[in-house]
Amino acid sequence: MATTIPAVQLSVRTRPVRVNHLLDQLPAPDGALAWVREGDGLVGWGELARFEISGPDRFAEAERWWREFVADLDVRDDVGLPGTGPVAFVSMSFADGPSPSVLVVPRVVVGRRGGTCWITELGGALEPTTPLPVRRPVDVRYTDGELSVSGYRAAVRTAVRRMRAGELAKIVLAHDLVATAAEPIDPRFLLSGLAAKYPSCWAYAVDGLVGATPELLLRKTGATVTSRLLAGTIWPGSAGEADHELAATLLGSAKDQREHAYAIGSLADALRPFCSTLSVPAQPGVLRLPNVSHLVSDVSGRLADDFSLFQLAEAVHPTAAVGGTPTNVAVPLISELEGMDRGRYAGPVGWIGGDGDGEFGVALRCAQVTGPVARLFAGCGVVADSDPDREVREAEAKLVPIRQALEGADRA
Ligand SMILES: C=C(O[C@@H]1C=C(C(=O)O)C=C[C@H]1O)C(=O)O
Repeated sequence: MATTIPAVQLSVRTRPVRVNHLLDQLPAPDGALAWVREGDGLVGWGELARFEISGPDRFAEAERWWREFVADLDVRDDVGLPGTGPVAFVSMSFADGPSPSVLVVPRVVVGRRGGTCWITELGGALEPTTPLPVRRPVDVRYTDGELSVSGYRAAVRTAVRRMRAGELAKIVLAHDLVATAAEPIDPRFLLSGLAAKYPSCWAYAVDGLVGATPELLLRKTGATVTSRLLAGTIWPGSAGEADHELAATLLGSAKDQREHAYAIGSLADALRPFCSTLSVPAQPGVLRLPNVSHLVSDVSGRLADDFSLFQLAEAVHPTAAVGGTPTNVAVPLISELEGMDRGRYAGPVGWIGGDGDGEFGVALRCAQVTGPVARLFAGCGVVADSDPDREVREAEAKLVPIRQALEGADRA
């Protein structure tokens, strides 16, 4: 466990400001923090405090650290909206293993919600600095990650065999791909590209994990909890359909409906004990993105008590959208068959406020950026009748957004 908390009582001041584009506020590539969708959300920079934790108790430990941190702040909030006041950006590891989860409390947060914009300064105002220009990655080259495409195909094949033998019903397997540029990669370039092309996704950056996810694990606003779950995927050209036929083909696919049913079942079962009411759609809809379309269910509930976002996240993570069914069989099998560390890919990512409300997405369609190297991830739900070649192509389709963001495709 690593933690830094300043000893004196910290001031936190939120006041209204005028800003145009949130992502344009980030002054430097290093330490860029973001959670932005359709122009709304939060960006942050200047690290004030950080907490790193790993292992099975990471959610409870993170919760305890954050509660202690906010207990002793001197807060003046002149705006009073979700995301004003103190905020930590959060990125949790997928697995219970040694990979760290991280909470970062920035010195400055700029937010927007509807027509209202604000700035929160923590620990006093930062000295203004000249913003560094956003740099496009130069000369990006790809190499295999820890699990190559052929290794991935073999892992899917093994999983299918084990499902046919009755060991489990669904597993989500992923692989990685390494992109290396000639110079350090600027996360702001990836964020602006992703946000422009995928406005309905949550574009995020926390401690070098950068992506745009279409999937919301949990949003807690007071006693209301909501979630957007995705499972079941089709992509243009996948089965020779015309574009307008994709949605109907996906809705009519028994395999995708089964994948979705496992995932929604796992989410609803995990949330129900915390809720006085829980509304789950009887049938999924279709979420259309430029690269893929997904079966989607928007779930909402009313919390029965004052449960925290970390407590809820611990209960629902990993849903069978990124883990499998049953979870206790699928999760160990993921690490056995992938043979790689997912790090924070497919873990909860987002923000939490001083009152414990906040939003966690599922960290998908992302890259872990370290200097000039980015490790990209994509995965697919596998069931007993999955075709390994098709899952390889599906993962390829899911890598398109982050690859294009790195390459600056479609950009001047
Ligand atoms: C695992 C990923 O995506 C998940 C798997 C999906 C599927 O198998 O159909 C769909 C959306 C996500 O829940 C990924 O993008 O890496």
